[in-house]
Amino acid sequence: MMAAVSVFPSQAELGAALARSVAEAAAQAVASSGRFTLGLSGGSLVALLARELPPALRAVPGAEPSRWLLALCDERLVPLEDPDSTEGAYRSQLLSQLPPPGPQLLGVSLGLAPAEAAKDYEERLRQAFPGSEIPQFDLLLLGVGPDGHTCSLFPGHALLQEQNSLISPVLDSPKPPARRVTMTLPLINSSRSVLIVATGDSKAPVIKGKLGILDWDKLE
Ligand SMILES: O=C1O[C@H](COP(=O)(O)O)[C@@H](O)[C@H](O)[C@H]1O
Repeated sequence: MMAAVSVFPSQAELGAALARSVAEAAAQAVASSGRFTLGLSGGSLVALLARELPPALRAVPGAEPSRWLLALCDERLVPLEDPDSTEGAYRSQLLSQLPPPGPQLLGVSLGLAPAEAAKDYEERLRQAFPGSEIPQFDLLLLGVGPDGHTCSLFPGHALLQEQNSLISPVLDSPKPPARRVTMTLPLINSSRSVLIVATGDSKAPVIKGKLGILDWDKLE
């Protein structure tokens, strides 16, 4: 697997480059397979995409959001109207800006206990990728918390060892809300590509530590 790191002088520049990469990946996937499958994280990524993606979609021919299948890399088990709901945030901030019919969004069923919600979400994800043993997303957009968590996989948590489930319940997220569901590493690692997005000073130490970067300023 190839990995590359890009550092941007500002959040605006990072956002524009990220949106352009997503739109180009979409155009390529739609041209080759007729659809684009994209996994979305929540948190600060929502506002970034809501600001930058609509103009990028207008600039890239063939990106066709109506051919997108969106899924959530993790979700907090709160009502859609709650400010912590990732699906609610994407619906109100991003999807509301896209012309109908817009992308299909596979969200987590609310009103179920976490274990049932995870099982149900995994089943619906598998159905959306018929014929694949493990769903293979074209692209996952992963955020990172200052503690190094991504999706709802927290450093040192037993879920990092999960080998069987593609989606797992979380009952003890150290970052509220505690009850969530999350993609696990087997699903994340099956994706065709992953973009890990981190902005802000609070995340610099964990990113530098994980990448083993000694001279941050020389990073291209
Ligand atoms: O709780 C979560 O946190 C991470 C990071 O969020 P950010 O606001 O620091 O960008 C996010 O990627 C994840 O989806 C979310 O549930």
